[in-house]
Amino acid sequence: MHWHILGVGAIGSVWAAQLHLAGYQVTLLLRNKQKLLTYQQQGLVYESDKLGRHQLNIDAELIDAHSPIENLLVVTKAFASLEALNSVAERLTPHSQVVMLQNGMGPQQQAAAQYPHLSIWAATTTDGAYLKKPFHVIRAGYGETLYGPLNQSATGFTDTLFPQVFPELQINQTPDILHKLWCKVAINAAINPLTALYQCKNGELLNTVERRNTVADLCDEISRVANACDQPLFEQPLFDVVAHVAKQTAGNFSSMHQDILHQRPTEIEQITGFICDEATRHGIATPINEALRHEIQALSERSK
Ligand SMILES: NC(=O)C1=CN([C@@H]2O[C@H](COP(=O)(O)OP(=O)(O)OC[C@H]3O[C@@H](n4cnc5c(N)ncnc54)[C@H](OP(=O)(O)O)[C@@H]3O)[C@@H](O)[C@H]2O)C=CC1
Ligand SMILES: CC(C)(CO)C(=O)C(=O)O
Repeated sequence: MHWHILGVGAIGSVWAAQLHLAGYQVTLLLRNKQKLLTYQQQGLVYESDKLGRHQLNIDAELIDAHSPIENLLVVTKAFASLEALNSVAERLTPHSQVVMLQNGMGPQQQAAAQYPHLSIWAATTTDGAYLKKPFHVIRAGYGETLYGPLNQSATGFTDTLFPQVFPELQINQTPDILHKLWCKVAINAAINPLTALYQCKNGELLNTVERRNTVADLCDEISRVANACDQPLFEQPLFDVVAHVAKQTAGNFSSMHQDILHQRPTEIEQITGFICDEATRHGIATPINEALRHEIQALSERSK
């Protein structure tokens, strides 16, 4: 099985390394000659406390190479994923499998609708990784990745996408990936914008009564939207799940907090923006989400 990786950042590098180590043929898709040159000079360094340090020479090419793509993993930030997919669309064949792996919601569904003749899958992960520098990735967290079909073409695919065994990736197929994406976006909508705004670690999100009340009200809004969309979230209240995740990741700075800090674009539109747009569609008021959407947008603008 040959996988092309589009988005060779933190998570994309982990997947490239793990697929390569599991014996798959892997090709990295890089978007300009400078990046390709940098990669060719150093290769991919993958560090993990479980498997040690690997110096890997995985094939790489520019996105506008001409060979057909059999299996594509799109693992950019959510705001870039549809454009990234479009940039290689001509290389996909009617038999290609495309997996969209990112946080947030929207682009995955747009991809499934835009390419009904292709098998479009979505994936969500609780793994953690960061880049020490370009093409040098540190695996920081060991979670689970769930993937499942998003459109009819993928539903008809009966084999598993990942037949090999991975020592360090826990990958499972789910029949209802949409619901898993909803659950993840709900948690991210409750934690990410507030930690970015308070400039705090996840573990500090609930450490005052005022913050706890805000998170509780925010969770109420998100849950009401999910229910209106026929996606009731968890068996326990969203607030309890969020409190659990915040405790489990207490020492982390959320990805949105880090994006603001490092003056990078955030996924606010695909997380909180998605919740707000669904709320509008169902006539539900979400004043806290709306306020957070605008505050994070303003923070992003200010940090440019
Ligand atoms: N990192 C983590 O621990 C976790 C991340 N996630 C989610 O996974 C997704 C990916 O995150 P992460 O790996 O951290 O992100 P990164 O920013 O580290 O990587 C994204 C990569 O995508 C590349 N890219 C962007 N646009 C294009 C394009 N048009 N064509 C080709 N490549 C492109 C970027 O390349 P360039 O360098 O050229 O800009 C960059 O290397 C996000 O949705 C994130 O929220 C989920 C759980 C944990
Ligand atoms: C679960 C959480 C909040 C962990 O930091 C996350 O997914 C993120 O930071 O984007």
